[in-house]
This record gives sequence, C-alpha cells and structure tokens, in this order.
Amino acid sequence: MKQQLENNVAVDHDIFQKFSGHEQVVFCNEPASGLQAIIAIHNTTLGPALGGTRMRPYESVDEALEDVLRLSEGMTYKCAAADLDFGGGKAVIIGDPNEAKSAALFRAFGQYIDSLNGRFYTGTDMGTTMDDFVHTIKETNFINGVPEAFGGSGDSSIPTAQGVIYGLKATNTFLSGSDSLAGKCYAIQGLGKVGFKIAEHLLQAGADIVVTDINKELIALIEQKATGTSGTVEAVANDEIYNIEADFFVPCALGGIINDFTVEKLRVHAVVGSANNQLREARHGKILHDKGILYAPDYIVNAGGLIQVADELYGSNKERVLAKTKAIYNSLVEIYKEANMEYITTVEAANRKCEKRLEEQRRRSNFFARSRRPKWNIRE
Ligand SMILES: NC(=O)C1=CN([C@@H]2O[C@H](COP(=O)(O)OP(=O)(O)OC[C@H]3O[C@@H](n4cnc5c(N)ncnc54)[C@H](O)[C@@H]3O)[C@@H](O)[C@H]2O)C=CC1
Ligand SMILES: O=C(O)CCC(=O)C(=O)O
Repeated sequence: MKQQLENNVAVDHDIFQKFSGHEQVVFCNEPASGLQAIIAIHNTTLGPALGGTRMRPYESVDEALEDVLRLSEGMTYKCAAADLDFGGGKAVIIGDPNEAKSAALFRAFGQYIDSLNGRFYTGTDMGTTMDDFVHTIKETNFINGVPEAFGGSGDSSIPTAQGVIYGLKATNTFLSGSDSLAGKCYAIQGLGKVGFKIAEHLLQAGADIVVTDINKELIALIEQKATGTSGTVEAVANDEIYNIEADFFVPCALGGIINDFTVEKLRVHAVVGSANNQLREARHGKILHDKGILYAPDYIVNAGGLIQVADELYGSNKERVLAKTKAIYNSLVEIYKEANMEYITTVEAANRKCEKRLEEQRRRSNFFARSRRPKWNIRE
C-alpha cells in the first residue's frame, strides 16, 4: 500500500506495517566486503537490545527480514523471562556461512554495530562462531560471547545446552514425577553447537537418541560418542525426524519447524529444544496442546547462552551463570502448572509472565520520567 503525502513523498506502508512492533531496523550494505545484513531492535523497555547474529544463505531479503523480525521479538520475551535487564534484538547476515565469511565482512559488520552506540549488543547464533567475532571486536565493544582469550565468556552454546537439559528434566518431572533422562527416547533435529552437546549428555545419561543433521560428519561423530555409554544412536533422514515415536522431540536447528506440515506427524509426549521460534505461528502451540503434546516455550529453555552473554557485561562469573541457568527448571515447571490451572497453552502462560514484567517496567519508567524537568520548546 503506497500513500502520497502532502510533501509528495510516497510512503510504503507495507514495509512500516511489517516493522510496526519494532523500534528500529537497520539495513547494512557494504559492497567491499560483500556484507549484507539486517539488524532489528524490537524493544528496549528493559534495557539495551541483546541478541546473537545469524548467518544463512537466505533466498531473499524478505526471508531474512522475516527471520530477524521474529527472532528479535523472541529476544524481548527471552530477556524478560530470564529476569535480565536487556531488551530484544537480533541480526542476520545474508550469505553461506561455509563460503561467504571473511575478516573484512565481520569487521564491516562491527562498524554497523558500533554506529548504534550501545543500543544493540550481539554475538554468535546459528551459522556464526566465536572466532568470527574476534574480527568484529576490532571495530566495536558491543560484542559478547567471544573466546575467553579475548576477554569474553567463551562458548555460549555450553550454557544453552545445559539449560535445555534442565528443561528436559523439568518436563520429565512434570510428566512422570522423575527427572531422570535415562531410558527415554529423544528425537534430536540438528547436531550443531547446541544439539551436539545435548546429544552427548543424553548418551552419557543412558538415553536413546534418534538424530538428524544435514551435515553427515556430525552424525558420524555422535555415533562415535555412543561407544562406551549405555545410550544408543539411530540416524534418520532430515524429514523422517518428525515421524519418530519418541518421548521428546528436541529441535536444535531452524525455527518454524512446528507448522501445518509437521504438527500432525509428531508422535512424542513433549517438545523441548533450543531452536528459536519453533512454532511457525502461535496457533501451532494450540494444536500441540490439543494433541496432548507438552510444549516447553523455546525462549524459556534456550536462555542459557543469553544468560551467559548478559552476565559477561558485568564481568563473567560462571557460578552466577549456572545458578541463573538452573532456574530454567523451576521457571518451566511453574509455567506448566499455570497453563494447567488456567486452561491455557504453555506459550500463553509464558507470554503473560513476560508481558507482566514489561508492563511493570514501563510503569516504573513513566513514574520516574515525571520527576525529570520537562524540555522547553522555544518555538511554541
Ligand atoms: N548457540 C546458542 O547458544 C543458542 C542457539 N539457539 C538456537 O538453537 C538453534 C541451534 O543453534 P546452534 O547450535 O548455535 O547452531 P549451529 O549452526 O551450530 O547448528 C545448527 C545445526 O543444524 C543443522 N541443520 C540445519 N538445517 C537442518 C535441517 N533442515 N535438518 C537437520 N539439521 C539441520 C546444521 O547442519 C547444524 O549442524 C538455532 O535455532 C539457534 O538460534 C538459541 C539460543 C542460544
Ligand atoms: O546465545 C547467545 O550467544 C546470544 C543469545 C541469543 O541470541 C539467543 O538466545 O538466541
């Protein structure tokens, strides 16, 4: 929808409509390095925006934009739920992580981050690694999750995986009264930085895992890890993972994987995984609920990495990170109970909790804003 305004500027309302819930969206285009990226700041009510940078060979700018808008909104909720004083933001770099990475590209990206002057802090996500950001820190201080040797808190996928394990234990407790991971079957999608660590932990705990990844080397690697454990590994084709009869579906790759095509196939008791934005649309949460599949809201269980990178800005303390990551267990049990009591989905219960915190902060900010001397507009 285009509208001609009085000053003859045509405004494309469709594009503003897309961003209507966001504070700021920045398109980054640096031809020398080939950088094409989008930074989205969703909401800074609780503090400066914080969220990782994803790199993917998106097929179109629209696809990248949709991803970054959805991911940054999720970060607002994730920060609120994890009791962090940060807001929601995220960035995406358009390009194949196996081919398009260079020092120049990550430095150019750093210059864009720096231009936001602290409104947005970022680090790794799918397709990016700590080593990529070693280049970026030459241009900006607003980076987290770099290697410890460079003054960072190190690999944030470690606490993310720990958080998911707490989520699996909490769900086991809620469903069966025991938090033991052993003897159950887990269908894991994606064996990357987070998924692999979860898979390894489950094998060591004596669980049976069914795995899939587009990268076959990772499948071979996890098969080797099963040796000497009481767990078992079965590898299946990418699309087959949705059909597996298991206790848990553990999505640790892309978002939007619970959708009209997959939701009817799932034959599990619960979905607990690290992937951001697992539900294609909110209504898919309701479909899971109606099918009797317990859904652990993704932004509750995958907050471990966020907790670590946020903590880094106050001087990295592993004990503090572990304590806050452990809290995912109780937080999830509370959400499950509230959803049961109120006859609502687990996503609705989690969202309510976050919106309450955002609303409280908004009221507090307004209250203090009233004590500031008003600015005098001399032109009126
Ligand atoms: N790294 C972290 O600390 C955090 C990650 N997450 C989310 O968790 C998910 C995984 O993140 P990472 O492990 O860091 O990413 P990663 O890039 O290290 O791993 C993703 C894995 O998924 C595989 N994959 C991609 N498409 C697939 C498909 N169609 N079927 C099967 N496997 C596929 C890739 O080959 C790769 O091994 C993402 O959604 C990410 O946003 C969320 C919070 C924190
Ligand atoms: O885990 C990180 O490094 C940053 C947090 C983040 O982007 C996320 O939780 O999705």
